[in-house]
Amino acid sequence: MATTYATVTWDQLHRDARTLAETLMSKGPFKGIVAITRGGLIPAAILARELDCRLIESISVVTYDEESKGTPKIIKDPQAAGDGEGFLVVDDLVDSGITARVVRERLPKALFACLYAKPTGKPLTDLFVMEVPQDTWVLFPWDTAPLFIAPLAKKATNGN
Ligand SMILES: O=P(O)(O)OC[C@H]1O[C@H](OP(=O)(O)OP(=O)(O)O)[C@H](O)[C@@H]1O
Ligand SMILES: Nc1nc2[nH]cnc2c(=O)[nH]1
Ligand SMILES: [Mg+2]
Repeated sequence: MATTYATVTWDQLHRDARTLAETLMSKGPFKGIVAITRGGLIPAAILARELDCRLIESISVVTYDEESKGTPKIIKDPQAAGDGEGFLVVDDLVDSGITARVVRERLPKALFACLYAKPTGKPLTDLFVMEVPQDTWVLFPWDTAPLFIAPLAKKATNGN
């Protein structure tokens, strides 16, 4: 497990997705977008809006499962994307690169883009917005919720 956390807010995620969209403008137009569920769904929706792309497919890869002993498995095939030619594949991040490798094998002609990349996974993506250290766990907005924290003065009064 990672030792530090990087919290990404909705605003930051939206900004980063728009930055990615600007780069992608010169790489398209795309026949469609393949979102890697579930983390790629929201980035894919933002990119689809910016790039005016209405054909959205999805692929679902399960990378950890006790019965299959960790062998990655495609549990939903992106049938409409063929071999990926003319398609953009979108995920939220690449970490070990295992998910990206499986998706690339299935869609060898697609362009692969994600928002964040850790060093090990970086070679598996064609484009990313920001690099994150390998030992950092990215907390996406859908992973978190705002919490109450006591004021400093109150903590001091309590001797905490
Ligand atoms: O490079 P990797 O080591 O494969 O890790 C990256 C993948 O892990 C996360 O998905 P996860 O499988 O946790 O599922 P989710 O998208 O449904 O949350 C993330 O959304 C990427 O798809
Ligand atoms: N939320 C989240 N999921 C991951 N899956 C693989 N690496 C990560 C990460 O850093 N954050
Ligand atoms: Mg995922």
